[in-house]
Amino acid sequence: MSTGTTPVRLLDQDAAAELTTAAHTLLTSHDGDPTHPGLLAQVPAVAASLSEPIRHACRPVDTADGLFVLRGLHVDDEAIGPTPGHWSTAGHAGAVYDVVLLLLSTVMGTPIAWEGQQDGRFVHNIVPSPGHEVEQTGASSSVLLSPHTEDAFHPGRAHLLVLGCMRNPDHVATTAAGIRNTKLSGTDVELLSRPVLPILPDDAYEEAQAYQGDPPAVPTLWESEEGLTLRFDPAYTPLDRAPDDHRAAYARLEDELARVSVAVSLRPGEVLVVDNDLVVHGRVPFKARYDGTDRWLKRSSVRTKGRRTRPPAEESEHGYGQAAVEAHA
Ligand SMILES: O=C(O)CCC(=O)C(=O)O
Ligand SMILES: [Fe+2]
Repeated sequence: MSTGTTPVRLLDQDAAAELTTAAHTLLTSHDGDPTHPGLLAQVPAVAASLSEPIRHACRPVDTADGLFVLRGLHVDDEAIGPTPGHWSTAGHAGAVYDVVLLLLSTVMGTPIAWEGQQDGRFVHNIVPSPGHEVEQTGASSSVLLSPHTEDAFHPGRAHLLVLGCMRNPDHVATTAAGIRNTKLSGTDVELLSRPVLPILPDDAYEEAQAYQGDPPAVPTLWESEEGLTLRFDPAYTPLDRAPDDHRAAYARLEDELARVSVAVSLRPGEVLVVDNDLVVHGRVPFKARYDGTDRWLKRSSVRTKGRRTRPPAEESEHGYGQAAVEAHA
């Protein structure tokens, strides 16, 4: 894994102040509640009024890496209070950054939420939680969170994943590997483009895991009009059901993704944006502190219009009974 250069887009002081002021104003008129329906209803208009430098910084990813970091927001470490011990106790903690993320996400596209995840919130809190250390979810810590497409099990998954850093005192890295940086043989691409294996719902979706329908087999790679894309989550893919040649190709893909993987150690105020069709992300293992000073990210998922990066066959998938809710439907 390299810690090479990640494309950085700077928000200057004026842009940062504009965003936080807009977020404060929205919160003040909605009981300080970042999930207030009235606040959500006003987000599109406020996002549409943001200045050109902010809109420019939110333009689509424009390098083969498939990601960028927005830098320039300031996080007041005192004001955000202690890191919550679990997403369900986060309440309004760090609410201003929920709204900043909502605004940025709305400039980029449409934020989505899942009824079955984190109470249907549009901005999730990613914090290490006692008892979840070894899971393959954002709440884990002591294990490597293996590279994955976000919500890979679902045809309605996000096009963009947005991770905003509240604190990260031990410089724990998010990992990111872009499919267009890999080198794979034509035979491997062809093999992995066949729908052979399903991707099952991850441990963040209890309800979906109980779904009774047959899991659909889906392709891992897809040569879209815009270039090669992937849908990949080995931790929830029953690889032992695949023929040997398929398993071997999948292993070579895993090796290539590991080879091109970069480590992005987010600093407070930085926002990592990854294209979920081009890049798989994960996180290195770390030791949780559980003393209120733990690593804390805010996360939003975004759909963008007019993408042709998904196989048309996805449209008939059942999605394990889960539906994404669009913020501004
Ligand atoms: O903790 C991280 O850096 C990434 C966690 C993750 O996979 C996610 O939030 O989707
Ligand atoms: Fe993830």
